[in-house]
Amino acid sequence: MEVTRYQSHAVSVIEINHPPVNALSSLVCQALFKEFVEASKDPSVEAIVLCGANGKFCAGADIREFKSTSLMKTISIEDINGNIESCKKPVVAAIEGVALGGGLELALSCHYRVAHIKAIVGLPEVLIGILPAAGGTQRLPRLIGIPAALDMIVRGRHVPATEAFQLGIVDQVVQTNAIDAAVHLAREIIGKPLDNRRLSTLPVQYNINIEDFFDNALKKAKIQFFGAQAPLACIEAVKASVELPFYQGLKKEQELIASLVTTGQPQAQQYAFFSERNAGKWTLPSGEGWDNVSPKIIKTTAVIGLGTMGRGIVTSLSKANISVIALEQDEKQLNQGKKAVISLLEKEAEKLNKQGKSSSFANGLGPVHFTLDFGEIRNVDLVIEAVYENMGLKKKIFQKISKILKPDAFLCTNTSGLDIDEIASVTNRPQNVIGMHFFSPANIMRLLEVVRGCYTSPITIATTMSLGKTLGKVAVLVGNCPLFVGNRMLLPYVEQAGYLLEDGCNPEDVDNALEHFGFAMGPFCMMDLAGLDVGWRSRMEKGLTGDRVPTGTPARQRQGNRYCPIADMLCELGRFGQKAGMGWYKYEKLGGRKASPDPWIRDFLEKYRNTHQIKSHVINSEEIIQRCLYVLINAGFKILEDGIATSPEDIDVIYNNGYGWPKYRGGPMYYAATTGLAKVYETLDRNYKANPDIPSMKPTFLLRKLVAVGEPPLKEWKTQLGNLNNKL
Ligand SMILES: C/C=C(\C)C(=O)SCCNC(=O)CCNC(=O)[C@H](O)C(C)(C)COP(=O)(O)OP(=O)(O)OC[C@H]1O[C@@H](n2cnc3c(N)ncnc32)[C@H](O)[C@@H]1OP(=O)(O)O
Repeated sequence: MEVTRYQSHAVSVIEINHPPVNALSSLVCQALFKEFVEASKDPSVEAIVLCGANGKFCAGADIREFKSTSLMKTISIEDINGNIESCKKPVVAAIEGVALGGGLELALSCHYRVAHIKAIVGLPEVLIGILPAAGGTQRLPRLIGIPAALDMIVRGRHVPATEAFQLGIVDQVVQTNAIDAAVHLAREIIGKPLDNRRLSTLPVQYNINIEDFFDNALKKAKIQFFGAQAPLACIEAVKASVELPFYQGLKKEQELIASLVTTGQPQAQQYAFFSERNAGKWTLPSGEGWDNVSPKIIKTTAVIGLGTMGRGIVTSLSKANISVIALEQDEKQLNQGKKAVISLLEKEAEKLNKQGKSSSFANGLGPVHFTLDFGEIRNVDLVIEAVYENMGLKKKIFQKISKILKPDAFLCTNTSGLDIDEIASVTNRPQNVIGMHFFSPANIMRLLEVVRGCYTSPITIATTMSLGKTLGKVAVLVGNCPLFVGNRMLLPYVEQAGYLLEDGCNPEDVDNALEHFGFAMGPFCMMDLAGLDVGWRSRMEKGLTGDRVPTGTPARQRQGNRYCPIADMLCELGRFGQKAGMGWYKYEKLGGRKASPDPWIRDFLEKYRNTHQIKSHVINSEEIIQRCLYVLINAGFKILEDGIATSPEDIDVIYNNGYGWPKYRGGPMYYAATTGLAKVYETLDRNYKANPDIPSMKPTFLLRKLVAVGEPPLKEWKTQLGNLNNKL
């Protein structure tokens, strides 16, 4: 039964029961409508309470039912809402757990709202590419005013119960059972007038210049959510709440949502939503997986190395209230690390404070302990090594700690691309060794690549995947290969960016094109931020630059393939990026963040092209995007072929959450599917034939096969590989 109804004296309690989150599917909507009508007609019923089963009110419309062209379900939610609001008997919403999207819209149509202290409310539709189109954009501004409503709707913010009370969204917050409290309130208000409780009948109150206010909001949103259409539609819809009578406002909601659907963005964002949820459902070829391997509970941890990554990881563990011992090799680095962690935790506490939440680390370090003594980590459940990328150093540490730690402790490395098996091989428990590749800043970035080596046991995978979730990360299981998934795909992308400079672009041309596409940052800005020396060191280790390059090697060639040495040349001049005040751009000061195009670079590139007799040509944005993205996508197909990622969806989750890919484009593999695989294949093939010295342009076997079999949907791509390979 999707909806059940029982009576407590004169109060009828209607409960939505549709696990896991009581989403409003068409069946739920039908049942809810029917039960509500019956209760409102039943003469023995004098008030009604609406609630959700299993401690959750309702997470909104059932997204699984959204079809690309139709959003009929949302209309029926507003039908229910209209019925509830106009009911002559008082209706109280009892909000436990979540009241999100259509769930909050349902609650807004009730005459009163009672929330449990741990409940959250919100209208997060914008995050899945749409707008609250079940009356939310019209009722919320009438309840809490325009600025607060717009902020919630445009950002899709989850609002905790205490803040919801301050804003006036809920009438009561209770520490005990919200349903009991709602029934109690319902009894008290029987027979009292309800006119001013029907939000659709209230005027939107404001004392601001509405035109200016919405113009500014639009301007800001166009910058902040560059390229995304839903935030703009949300603003238009809220504006309609001021300009139009309620029912016309509802019509506007429907028009706006219908026009959003034609952009393709909602489909991409909803694909991203479900891909994220599926990433947690890892399964090994053996059949062992998320649903049959129990993780070990991790209570105590240690982090080795307090550089940028280590500090972020310590902060992340501490935020999740997991005890952590932070270890460094000398007093100076320990103190610097400690200072940095304190500052990060203070910022986190401040953020939580603003959300009305308290933290265990508000007045200090919470569960963190700093030490130089390896002996102190003896009893921890799990260690994360976060020293710099050097195989020798990592092996030394793993050898040492595997002797110290208790036998069942897990050993994780935060390497961004080194061989997990080689690291595991020096320990006395390779089955407990795994990669936990965090992204910088580790306390903020949501992505975690969990890297399985050939020895890693299912229980180690289950434990680290579960720890990732506890830390609030989107954990994706990947296989072990140089650079894993995200960075491996990034390599040909960055390489292409270098070739584009040789062929006639300036850094800002490439960055602008890719930022216009929707990336948070173009490749040259990204390199300046990360530090050009990081890649330089790695290329030196690989013998691509520096003393180990054999004499007589042409400047623009390595092992017969094209090579762009410009980044190395900048490093030799100390142009390491932001920290040096100059890199691909110039900055206002050392460590400055404001990048401006540097005439020196233009001049340098011109001389470089002359020296190497390169004929430059005008390169437009489309060519930049295709050249950079198609090699990245091609690498994604190779990763699927090699069995390093389980699915194209996992690759997209990685790019959406760790590499600034615009979510409204779904991810690189989704983008390839929507662009048309034949187009991607043909462009790569043509470019590769013209540049046989760029192997990353050679279309992969899987891409070619998918085109040959008529471009099946993304979900079926892996089946084309059969059992070719699987490193997971
Ligand atoms: C017009 C449009 C209207 C009127 C709408 O209402 S659109 C929907 C608006 N609501 C949302 O966007 C909420 C989306 N859900 C979430 O933010 C979260 O899932 C949650 C906060 C509700 C719960 O988070 P968490 O506890 O971390 O759990 P999961 O995210 O893993 O979700 C558990 C499973 O529930 C499925 N789910 C969640 N919300 C919906 C939904 N609205 N419709 C359908 N299914 C939903 C989610 O996919 C997970 O499913 P499984 O992976 O377990 O199969």
